[in-house]
Amino acid sequence: MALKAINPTKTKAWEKLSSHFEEIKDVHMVELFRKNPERAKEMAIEWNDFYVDYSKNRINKETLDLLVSLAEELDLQDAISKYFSGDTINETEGRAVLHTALRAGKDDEVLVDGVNVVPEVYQVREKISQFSDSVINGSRKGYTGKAFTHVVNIGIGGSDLGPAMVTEALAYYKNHLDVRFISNVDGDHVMESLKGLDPETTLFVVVSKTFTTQETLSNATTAKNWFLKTASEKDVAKHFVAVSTNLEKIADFGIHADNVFPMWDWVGGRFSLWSAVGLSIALSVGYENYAKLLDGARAMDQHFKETPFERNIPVVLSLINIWYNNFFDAESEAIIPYTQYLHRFSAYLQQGIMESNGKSIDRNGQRVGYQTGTIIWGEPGTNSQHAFFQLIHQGTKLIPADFIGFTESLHGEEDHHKKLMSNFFAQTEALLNGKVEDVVIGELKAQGKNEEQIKALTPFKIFEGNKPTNTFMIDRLTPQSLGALIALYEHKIFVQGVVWNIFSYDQWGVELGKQLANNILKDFAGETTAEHDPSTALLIKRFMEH
Ligand SMILES: O=P(O)(O)OC[C@H]1O[C@H](O)[C@H](O)[C@@H](O)[C@@H]1O
Repeated sequence: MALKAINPTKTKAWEKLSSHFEEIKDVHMVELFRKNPERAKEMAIEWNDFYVDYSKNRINKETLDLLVSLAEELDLQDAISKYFSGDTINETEGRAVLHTALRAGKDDEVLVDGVNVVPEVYQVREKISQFSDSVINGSRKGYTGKAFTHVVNIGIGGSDLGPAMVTEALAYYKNHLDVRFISNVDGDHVMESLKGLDPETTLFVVVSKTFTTQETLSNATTAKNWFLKTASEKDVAKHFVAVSTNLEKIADFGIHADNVFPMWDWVGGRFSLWSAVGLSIALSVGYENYAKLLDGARAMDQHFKETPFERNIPVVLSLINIWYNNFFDAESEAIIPYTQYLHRFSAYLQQGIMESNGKSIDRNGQRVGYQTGTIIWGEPGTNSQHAFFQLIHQGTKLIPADFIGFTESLHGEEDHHKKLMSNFFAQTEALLNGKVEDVVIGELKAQGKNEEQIKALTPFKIFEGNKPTNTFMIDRLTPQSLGALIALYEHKIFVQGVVWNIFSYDQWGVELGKQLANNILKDFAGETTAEHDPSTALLIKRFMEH
C-alpha cells in the first residue's frame, strides 16, 4: 500500500505551528533555559550508549507537542509500518524500500511480493563472511599464489560513499589489508589510486547496483587492462569480484559467476552499505565487525519502530529540523563530528539526505508550495572551527548543527581527548549563549582599550547566540555505535520525506546530466547529434580545439 499523500501545510497542526512560531521566533534560548531549570534533563534522550541532548533548540514543550501532533496527523506510524514491512513506498520506481531487512534478525520475516527475503539476505551474508575470511587469512590467493595485500573498491555514489565512509570510520578496527576506493571517472584519480599496486596481490571489488554506471564500468575496464598488462584473461576470475543486481552485465564484463555478490532492487544505492556493497568493509575490518555494524543499525531500527514519538531519536530530530527548515527558513544543516575517523560522514550524508529529499514534486504529483530537503555540509571539529565556524557564529544565516562526540577516545590519548571534548562543549555553549555587549565591553576594558576603541570594536565582538545545536554523546566509536548512528540518519530522512509528502527513494534528478554527457561524448567523437546552448557550445569547441 502506498504512503498517504497529505499536504503538511494544510493540517491543523501546521496552522497551530505557524501561530506558535510568531510567539516564539524571537525568544532567546537563554531565556528558555532560565524559565525552566529542568530543560536540559527534559530535552534529552538516553538510549543504549547514546545520549542525545536537544535542549539547545529554539523550541519549548509546546513546539515539540505540536510537531508530534503534526506527525500524528500525517499518520507517521502507518508510514513507519509500511516502510518496515516491504510496501511499495518507492512508488515512482515501483519498489519496496528495505535496507532494514538487510540487518534483520535471522529469524525475522520480511515479505517482498509474498516471499520472505531474510533467508536470501543471510545466504549472501554467509558468502561475504567466507570470502572476507579467506582473503584476510590469506587462504585465497592471487594468480601467482600470493596472498592479497590490497583491495580496490570500484564504485560511485552509494556504491562508494557508504563503504568508503565506514572503512575510514572504523580504521581503528582494521586489519593488514590496504583498502582503496576509486570512484571518479577522472583518469587521474584512477591512475593515482593504482600507483604502487602489485597486480599479483591486488583484489578488485567492482560495485554497481545497476552495473550500467559509466564511471564504474570505465574505471573497472581500466583496472582490468592495467591488470592484464602482467596477468592473463583467465586470471581475472581470481582478482575481480562484483556486487550488483545485474548478473547479466557482470558476466559480459568477464567476472566469474562464483565471484558475484548479489543485491536486490529493494535496496536503494545510498542505503546499500548493509548489503554486499559493504564487502570492502568486511574485508577491511573482518566479518565480525561488519556484522556488529549491522547489529547496531538493527538496534536503532527497533528504537525507531517501537518508541513513542516524543522519545524517539530520529523522529524528534527530524521534526526539530522541519521546524527550522519550514518555519525559520533555515536552508542548511551542519554535521560536525568530533572524531577524525568520521571525516567522510557528512559527505556520505550529503548523498543520503540530499538525493533522497531534494524533491519538489509531492506524492500527488503536484509542485510543493513549501521547502523540502536541506543542504548538508560539515567537517570534523576541531578543524571546522578554524575554517567555517565564523559564519555559524556571526553570519546572517541560521545554521542548525549536529555535534557528534564520544566519551572515550579509541587510542586512549586522554590529554588530546580532553582538549577535543572541551572544544566540543565550548562550541555549543558559545552558539547558545553568545556574548553580550556588557561582557564585550568588560573584556575590552580589561585589555586596556580606551573609550573610543571600545566603542568602535564592540559591535564586531558581540555574539548573538541563540544558534541551535543537537549534541550526541556516544560512549565510544564502535562498529555498533556507528551502525546505530547511520541508521538514525536514515530514519530521519524517511520521517522528513513522509512529512514533506515527497518520494524519498527515487533520484530522477541525476539522470538529465548523464544523458547530456553521453550526447557530448558523441560530439567529441564527431557524431554530433545534439544542439547546445551558445555557452556550452563554445566551451565544448574550445575543449575540442585544444
Ligand atoms: O551502484 P550504481 O548502480 O553504479 O549507482 C551508483 C549511483 O549512481 C546514480 O547516479 C545514483 O544517483 C546513485 O544513487 C547511485 O548510488
